[in-house]
Amino acid sequence: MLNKIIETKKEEVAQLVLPPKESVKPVSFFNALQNTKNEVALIAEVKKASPSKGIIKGNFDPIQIAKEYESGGADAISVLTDSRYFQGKREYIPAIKKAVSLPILRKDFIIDENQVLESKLIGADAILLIAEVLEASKLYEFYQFATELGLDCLVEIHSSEALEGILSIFTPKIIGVNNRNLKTFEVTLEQTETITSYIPEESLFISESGIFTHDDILRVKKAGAKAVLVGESLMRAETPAQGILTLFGAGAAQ
Ligand SMILES: O=C(O)c1ccccc1NCC(=O)[C@H](O)[C@H](O)COP(=O)(O)O
Repeated sequence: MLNKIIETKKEEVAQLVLPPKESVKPVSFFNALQNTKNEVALIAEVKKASPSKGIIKGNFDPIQIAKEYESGGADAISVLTDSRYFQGKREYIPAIKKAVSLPILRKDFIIDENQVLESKLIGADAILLIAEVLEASKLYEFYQFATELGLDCLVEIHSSEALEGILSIFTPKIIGVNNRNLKTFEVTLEQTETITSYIPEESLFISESGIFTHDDILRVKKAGAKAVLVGESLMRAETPAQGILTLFGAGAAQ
């Protein structure tokens, strides 16, 4: 599936037309996570559908969801912009950015420098760079370019080997371990527990995917995660704010 997603992405990138620059105020994604009042920082994802689950949220209003994430105590918002496999839109980013004051992570499959620039133009505060999709040297190139543009990068890894390749070149400020295997879709929090010992002390460590309960939060926190990235469980909750309450209990910072 990952190969299929990347093939589609190459076709899209070949036709990419850069949009005009949105006039929105940048907000530091890194600082928002560092300064959380939650047990661990929460990046709440706006996610309509996924290749592994199909449609997750039928009645989908991305702006309303983002506003409820903000009032429910999220520290940052992740917005899926891939249209073919996640039914996302790049237009969601400026629209959400204007409706909330939280930093926005653009979640997509970045394979080309123009997508980095596009992310800045549409008003994202951070982008995702996936080690399984990019050679370590290419990832570093995009990381540097994004940093020059004032974007934070969430460097996502799925194995200690990929992380070692990256660390031989540079130390990312933010590292995410995705608990979902992007090829088989198998999800296990053991991923976070296994890879934690390879994460440098100075990097902010995020556990991504498959987080459904307060026990899950406690489990990844115990493994060293300082933040979590959560999509499906929040999207399936009665309301997004209710979903945050379920994850954090009464301790959610509202
Ligand atoms: O979600 C998927 O099915 C998926 C499949 C292939 C590549 C990426 C995929 N998801 C992207 C993500 O990383 C998640 O949306 C994010 O971490 C939240 O995960 P979850 O809380 O499990 O919805």
